[in-house]
Amino acid sequence: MATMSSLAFVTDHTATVGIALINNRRRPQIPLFAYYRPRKSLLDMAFIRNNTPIAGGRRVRSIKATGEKGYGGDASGDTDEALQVVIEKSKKLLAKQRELLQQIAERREIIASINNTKIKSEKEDILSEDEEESFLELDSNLPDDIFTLQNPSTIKSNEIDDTSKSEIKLPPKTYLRENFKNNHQSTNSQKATTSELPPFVSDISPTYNKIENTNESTTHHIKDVTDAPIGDESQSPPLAGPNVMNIILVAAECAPWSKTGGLGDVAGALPKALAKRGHRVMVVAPRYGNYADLHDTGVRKRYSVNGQDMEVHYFQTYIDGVDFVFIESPIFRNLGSNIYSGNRTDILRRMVLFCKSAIEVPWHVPCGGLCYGDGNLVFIANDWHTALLPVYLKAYYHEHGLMQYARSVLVIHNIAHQGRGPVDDFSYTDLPHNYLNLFKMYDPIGGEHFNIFAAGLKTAYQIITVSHAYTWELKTPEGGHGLHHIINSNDWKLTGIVNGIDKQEWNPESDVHLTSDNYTNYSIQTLQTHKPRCKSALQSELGLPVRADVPVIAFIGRLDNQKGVDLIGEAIPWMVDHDIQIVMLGTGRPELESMLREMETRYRDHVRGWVGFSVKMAHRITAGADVLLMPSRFEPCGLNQLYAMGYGTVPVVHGVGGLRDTVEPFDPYRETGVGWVFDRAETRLLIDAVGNCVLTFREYKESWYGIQRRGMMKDLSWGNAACTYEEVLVKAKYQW
Ligand SMILES: Nc1ncnc2c1ncn2[C@@H]1O[C@H](COP(=O)(O)OP(=O)(O)O[C@H]2O[C@H](CO)[C@@H](O)[C@H](O)[C@H]2O)[C@@H](O)[C@H]1O
Repeated sequence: MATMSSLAFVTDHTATVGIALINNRRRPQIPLFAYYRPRKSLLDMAFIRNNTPIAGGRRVRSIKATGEKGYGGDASGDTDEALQVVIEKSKKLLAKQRELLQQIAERREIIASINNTKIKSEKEDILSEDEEESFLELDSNLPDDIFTLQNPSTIKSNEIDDTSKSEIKLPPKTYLRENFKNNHQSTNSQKATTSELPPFVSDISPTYNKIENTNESTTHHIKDVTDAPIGDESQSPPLAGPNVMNIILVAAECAPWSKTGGLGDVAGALPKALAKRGHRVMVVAPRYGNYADLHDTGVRKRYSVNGQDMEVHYFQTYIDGVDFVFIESPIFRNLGSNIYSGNRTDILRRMVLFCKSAIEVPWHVPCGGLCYGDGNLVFIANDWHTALLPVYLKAYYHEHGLMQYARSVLVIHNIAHQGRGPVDDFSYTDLPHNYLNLFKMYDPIGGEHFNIFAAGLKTAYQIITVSHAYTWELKTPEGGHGLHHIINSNDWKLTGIVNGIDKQEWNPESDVHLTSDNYTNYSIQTLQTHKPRCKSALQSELGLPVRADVPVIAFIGRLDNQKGVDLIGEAIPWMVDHDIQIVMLGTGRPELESMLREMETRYRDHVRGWVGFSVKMAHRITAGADVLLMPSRFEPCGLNQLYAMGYGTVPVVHGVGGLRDTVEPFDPYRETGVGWVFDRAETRLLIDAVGNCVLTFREYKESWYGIQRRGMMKDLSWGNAACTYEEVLVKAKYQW
């Protein structure tokens, strides 16, 4: 009976199985954990007790052979196997426990190291010992499951609105703990300086660290937060482990709300991958239109831009574990897809207002009922549009004792656009005059000028670029577009991370744009039957002859010198002669738009040039085409080749930047590779590559399917990239 009951216990509580087994044989009365010895595995213990050789499954039989009464003396072979399974499980659990203990120890070390930083001397800026204790107490007193308490703002705030003590669901413990700590630090940080607050900082209003009116949507959002992976201790620990932080990605565009190119895609997708790792993540973007399902946080702030007082409103929503905060102002309104329209100073004023109002979001805008605070915070700024953010963080805040723990990282998606202007433009930034030198640049063509990207690169704690090859290219005079000196001298803080793709949005199995008009979803299993259906649907939608034998080559992208569209224009007559269909979708420079129209008119049976921006058509072309052509002169990363590979569409690319990193050339001898790569952005080389590609498509079907399948099997998701982003953010966090 003793054996039976122990086995039943073991089945239900596998973590203690080893101890149960031993107890059963020797000391059934002793508490289970009395025999637990850290660092000795369960099987080691069995070995010690029985002095039998350890040899996997045979060990169990050896123990039985000793004739000891116990768990397996009279058991069948099945029982042995079941025991093995249970033993394996218990080993895993013990390992997990060890890992958790280590994480706890690391967290304690982090707390200790924070307390020992230079801020320690400014005691009021950090948690006092008593407060630290109460913070830990709070943690240990929190119930394990999702639970109800008073509004979280009551935990530590003197600014509580008594009317807000409604019963609401609280986020999990870690979530509260981080916020408690962050907000607390920030409050003190402000306390220290509020009396002499610099005029450029918006008023530290009561919205900070306080739930606004706890209206319905806020309460609802808190409920959502409890579902998020962030610090959900009832599930497995966060992938980021002790590195969990508050991350705010700030970008001028964010898909699906606003997008003119790859930046929008990255701003919409990377944050979700970071949130999956356990971070608390927010995206801040301008509100260009009337986006559905946003809730007005009620927070309003005023910022001065070049002497003009401007009010902004903050809107918010929470999707896939990410807080999206949109900043509304009349100067952003109704820009729609034309978000970079207007003259140089119009855009500059917009970006100044955007950066100023984005930087204070963690103070003022409650998400899930709580502001992020500036304690454990890293901003990710993107391209020149938000390159002012690192500068403002330093000049307006750090240098005035504010946001001491907040860090900034700047991502270069495309260095060709830098926010250049005459030196007088500096006055728009409202920065102290001693900051002018950060912005001043000289080049042989433009002479002395003002350059926002330059200042951001110098000021950010870390810099990220979107591929490894681009990291190298940026250091050359051609690739750096005049900023190569700055890149070279800041090499120590530069990291290349290849973008991923949003598999929710770009997945042929679930793509919502492939569910009508004879398109169909497909997977690697149905590639050969269903992708051809997408091809014929595309040909028929565009009015091209529906022919399976003719290769369809596509181009999607901004019509810009960068993308090498002119090279395609030069190659089109050759492609038409070789019975190839060409489909191009893009918008941009007027002369290139005209080229698209002209080619279509001239080659009605072979060419379609769609001038415009259509997400639906981009998806359909990616699914229906056989080949995607990207003859970019430079390409920091490139997303379309990644989407193409995921859809079994074969990329033919110029080997630069991210195209070089991501498209391994096809090797017909070893049957490896995922596409064709040519060495220089020249029409002749483009034609060679397309020629070889089309020959394989027509004559070597098995090789062709191999190329498609290898592309589809590549891990293109954001998971790995998010992990590397995290490493860079951690570096920034511990940088002074
Ligand atoms: N007319 C149209 N209609 C519909 N969709 C269209 C379109 N034109 C472009 N797109 C879409 O916009 C995105 C463009 O992605 P790219 O990576 O080519 O971007 P871009 O050069 O703008 O970005 C910069 O940033 C990204 C992100 O880091 C880098 O990958 C890239 O190398 C760098 O130049 C794709 O999603 C594409 O489908």
